[in-house]
Formats: sequence, C-alpha cells, structure tokens
Amino acid sequence: MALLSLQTENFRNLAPGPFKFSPWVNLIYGANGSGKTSLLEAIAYLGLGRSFRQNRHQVVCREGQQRFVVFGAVSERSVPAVVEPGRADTATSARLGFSRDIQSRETRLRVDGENVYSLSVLASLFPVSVIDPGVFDIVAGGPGKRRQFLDWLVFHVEPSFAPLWQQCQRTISQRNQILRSGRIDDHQLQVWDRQFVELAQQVDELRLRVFSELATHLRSVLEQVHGEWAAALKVEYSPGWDRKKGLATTLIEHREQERKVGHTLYGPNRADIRLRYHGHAVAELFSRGQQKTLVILMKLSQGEVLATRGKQVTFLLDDINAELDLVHRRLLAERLNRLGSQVFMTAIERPDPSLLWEVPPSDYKMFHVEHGRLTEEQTSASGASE
Ligand SMILES: Nc1ncnc2c1ncn2[C@@H]1O[C@H](COP(=O)(O)OP(=O)(O)OP(=O)(O)O)[C@@H](O)[C@H]1O
Repeated sequence: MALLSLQTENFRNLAPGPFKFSPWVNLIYGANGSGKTSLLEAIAYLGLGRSFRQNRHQVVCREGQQRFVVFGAVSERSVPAVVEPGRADTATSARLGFSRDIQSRETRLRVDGENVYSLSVLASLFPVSVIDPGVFDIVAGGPGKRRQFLDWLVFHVEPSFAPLWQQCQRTISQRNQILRSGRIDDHQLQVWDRQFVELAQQVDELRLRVFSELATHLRSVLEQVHGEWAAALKVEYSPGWDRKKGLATTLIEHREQERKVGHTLYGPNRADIRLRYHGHAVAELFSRGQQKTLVILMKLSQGEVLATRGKQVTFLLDDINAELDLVHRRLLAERLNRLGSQVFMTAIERPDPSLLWEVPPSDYKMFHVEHGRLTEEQTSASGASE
C-alpha cells in the first residue's frame, strides 16, 4: 500500500492538509521544530495505531484540544520484487481513519467509513516501517526489541501468527501466576506446560520459517556493503530454549529455578535474533555507524521479504542523514528504489537527489515544512511529468 493523501485534525503542530504524496519517494525538509517528525508520526498512526515516539496518545493532541484525527487514502499496488517506478496502478483502494478522544479515552478506527475494532486491520492494510534514532535499539538493546522486529514481519507474512502468539502469551501469564503463587500444584503446572510447549512449538515454527527468508535477504544486501564487518557478521535465530534438548525437558530441568524467580524463563518469550561478530555481540564491537547501517539493512530486508508476497511497506525515515555516510545513504536509497517501496525521508537541509541516486526516481516529490505546513516544490521529476 502507498499513502496518497493525509488529513489531520489537532495533531501536534500539523496543518490539517490535505497533503498529497507521491506513491514512491517523498523528500521532506525543514528547520528544527518545523513538524517533520510530527508528519511521519501522523502517517505511522494509520498503520500502527500509536506513536513511534512515545506511549501516550494525549501528547500528540494539540494543546487545549480534546480530540485528534488522522485520515489517509492508501492505494494498493501489486509489487513484483523489482518494480519500475511510475509503472504501477495507483487507484485508491482504502480510506483509513484513526481518532482519539482524550477525555473519554475512546479510540475509533475506520476503514472506508466503517468502524473496525482491531488495530491489526489497519496494520495489515498499511504496513509501515519506521527508521528513526529509536530504532537502533534493535542492535544495541535487549532481545525484546529484536523479537518485536521479527514478529512484525511474521505478523505480516503469516496470518495465523497474531492469534497464536496471543494465546501463547496468555498461557505464559497463567503459568507465571502459578509459579508466583506460594503453593505450586505440580499437576496443574504440568497441564499448563503441555499446552505451553505445543503453542511454543507452533510459534517457533512460524518465526523460524520467516527468519530464514529474512536472513537470506539480509545476506544478499550485506554483500553490497564493503567492509569486513558485513562479511564476518553472523545472524542467528534463537528460539528461547535449547532446541536439542526440547522445551518440555528444559522446563522440567529448570522447574526449581523458575519457582524461585516466579516467572517463565524458557520459551518463545525469550526468543532472540543473535547478531555476532568474531564471537561477540555486535553491540560491543560495532561502531555506531556500523550498528545503524545494520539496523537499516535489516529493516530493508523485511521490506524485501514482504515484496515477495506482493505486499508493500511504506518506509518512514526520520533524519537518517546524521547517522549515515554518503556511501551508505546511497546504498539504502538505491535498494529502496529497486524495491519499489513508498518512502518518506526527512532532513533539515534540502536534500540533493543526485547525491542519493545515480538516476533519481522518475516520480518523487519534495516538500518544505514550516510551522506544520507542507509546501510542495518543483523538482526535475514534477517538471518531467507535466
Ligand atoms: N501537542 C502539541 N501541540 C502543539 N504543538 C506541538 C505539540 N507537540 C509538539 N508540538 C510542536 O510541534 C513542533 C514540531 O515538532 P517536530 O518534532 O515534528 O519537529 P521536527 O521538524 O521533526 O524537528 P527536529 O528537526 O528538531 O527533529 C514543535 O515546534 C513542537 O513544539
């Protein structure tokens, strides 16, 4: 899907719009505090149902207002692995809406004017991938971030994953309650363990299958990065228990330990993507730039896996220029262009397209942001299409 237009009400400092976007590349620049990140945040609301910057809806609602609205029109495009920009059919196929009343805490999700009750409906219609400074925790942070990263892809590739994982998480929390209660009923725990092991194996199977595809794409994109670090990097999926032993045996062997800590220490809730370099975690040895390049390439690989399923990810890149040198910026821009993804890329200075692409995409738009207002500027692409 690609976002063709956006309207907002009371969203931070953004003007209401409507703003019309390119289904391919949108370059957005403006001074500090002009509203670039707020724009990406509003777009992301349509696919995530929340902000990627912080947890509370009320922070994005304009000061003094009680309700904010984000409304967008998205188009469906069939995306072969490599697409020539400008060739796809961009007929509007869905109108997505998100509104939140701050006082009543009521959230409303709308698709084509009808109420929907699950965020996963918006998420599957409009997959968005945010690349902002916070995303670098995928490498530098704990396993939870990497699990979330993998599960985002599994959710989009395997429709059975979301309900399965929910059920598995419920089982884990029931199991934790038993482990925490002073008097443990062994029989009761065994019953939960049987169910837990079965669900865990199903979750693991889906994650492993999707991870293998992701790893293949990541390996291919890493081959384009010149540097020993990219060649020596090892990327492995760990299910959260010793696979040779099996989860059932692991749980029996560690029952005492789990009783002591009062929660589940082995299982898909502990899965991870291990990123190793010469036997060490990459977070210990990689430079900041290398870590950032790696995260961006991992995100790009997610987009490539979805493209093989005919699903298109919209990438929201917030001021990545500060993080990447020109060579890596170009590599990313070229790969995104080949992928045919819709891209929103912000910068403080007006970007020079000739520095990003050898041949700039035939259909891109350039916007200047000031006080939350977007002004579209003429580019060689807009000139050519007239
Ligand atoms: N709830 C709100 N109500 C009104 N204005 C807000 C609200 N939240 C943020 N703002 C203002 O919106 C403006 C836009 O901030 P934003 O983070 O989008 O800027 P930016 O262009 O990304 O800046 P930078 O380049 O510094 O990252 C800021 O001036 C901020 O003070």
